[in-house]
Amino acid sequence: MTPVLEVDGLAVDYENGVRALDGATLTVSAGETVGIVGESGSGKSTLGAAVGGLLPSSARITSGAVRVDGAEVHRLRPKALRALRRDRLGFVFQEPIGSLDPTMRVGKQVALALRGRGGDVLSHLDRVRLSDPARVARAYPHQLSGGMAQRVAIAMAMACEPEILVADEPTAALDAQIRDDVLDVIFSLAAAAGTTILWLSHDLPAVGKRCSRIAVMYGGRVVESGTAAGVFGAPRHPYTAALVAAVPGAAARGERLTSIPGQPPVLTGPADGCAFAPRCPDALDLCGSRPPLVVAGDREVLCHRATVAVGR
Ligand SMILES: Nc1ncnc2c1ncn2[C@@H]1O[C@H](COP(=O)(O)OP(=O)(O)OP(=O)(O)O)[C@@H](O)[C@H]1O
Repeated sequence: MTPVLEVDGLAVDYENGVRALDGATLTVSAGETVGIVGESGSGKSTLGAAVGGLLPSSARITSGAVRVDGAEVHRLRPKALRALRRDRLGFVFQEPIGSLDPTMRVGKQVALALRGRGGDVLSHLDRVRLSDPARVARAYPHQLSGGMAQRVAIAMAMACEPEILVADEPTAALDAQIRDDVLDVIFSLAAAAGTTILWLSHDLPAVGKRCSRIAVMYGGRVVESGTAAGVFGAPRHPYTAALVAAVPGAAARGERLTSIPGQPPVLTGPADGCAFAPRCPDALDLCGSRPPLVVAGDREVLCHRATVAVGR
C-alpha cells in the first residue's frame, strides 16, 4: 500500500542561508496520528509547509522529495497543486486569524470551503462545538475570540475531509482551559473522516496522550520515530531522552528534571555528522560522520549509538 505521505531525504534552505531541513525522512500511513516534536528551530514548521507546497518563496528545496499518495508535491503544476490543497490537504495554524479572510462573514467563508461537498454551514459549525453557530456565521473574524476563530479554521480545514491535516501548534495561542476541547474537536473530526494528522508541537505530554506515532526532529532531521509509548517510554536517541527528561512533570513522576545544556544548531549547510553530537552526553568519535538510519521493529533511530547497540 502506498503511504499517504513520504518525506524522503528533504533538504530546504532559506535565502538567508539557513538550512531548515537537512535530509528529513518520514513515512506516514493513512489514518495515523503523528506528533512531530522538537525544540524551536528543529524544522517542524518547514516540514509541515513543505507537505502542502506552502514553503515561502525564500525557501528552496535542495534535495529530496515530499510525496502525497505517491505524487511529488513540488513537481505538481499549479492547477494540480491547488487541487491537492483544496481536496486532500487541510491546514490549521497557531494563529487562526491568518487562515480567515477579515473582510468576509464567517458563514460565507465556511460556505466557500464546503462548496460542492454538501453539508450546510450551520451544521458544519456545530460539529466544531461552537455554542451559537448562527451568531458565529454572521460574525466577521475580528468579532470572534481566539478559540472560536480556531474552531472556524478547523471547520474550514476539515470541510473537504482531507487525507492529511497538518496542525502546526493549533492550541499554542489559546487559553489553557480550552486547549483540550479544541484538540478533541480536531481528533474526533479526523477520526470520523479517516484523516491522517501531522501535529507539530512543543507539548510532549499532550502529543503523547493523543498520537499513535511520534517523530522527533533535531537539526532539520527526524532523529527518532516510533509509537508514542515506545519513543517517550524508552527513547533510543539521546536527544529524545534529553527532551523527555526536560518535560515539566518528569520530576513529578520521580525522575530528575534536567534542561538540555547548550543550544540547538542553526545550520547554514548540511551537517557533516550528527547535529546533536556537541550537546550529547553519549557522543562517540563516530558521531562526526552522518549517522545511518537504524530500523528496529517500528522504531527508526538516526544515531551511531543505536547502530552500535544492534551490533551493525
Ligand atoms: N522564512 C524563513 N526565512 C529564514 N529562515 C527561516 C524561515 N522560517 C524558518 N527559518 C529558520 O529555519 C529553521 C527551522 O525553522 P522552523 O520554523 O521550521 O522550525 P520549528 O521547529 O517549527 O520552530 P518553532 O517550534 O519555533 O516554530 C530555523 O533556524 C528558523 O530560524
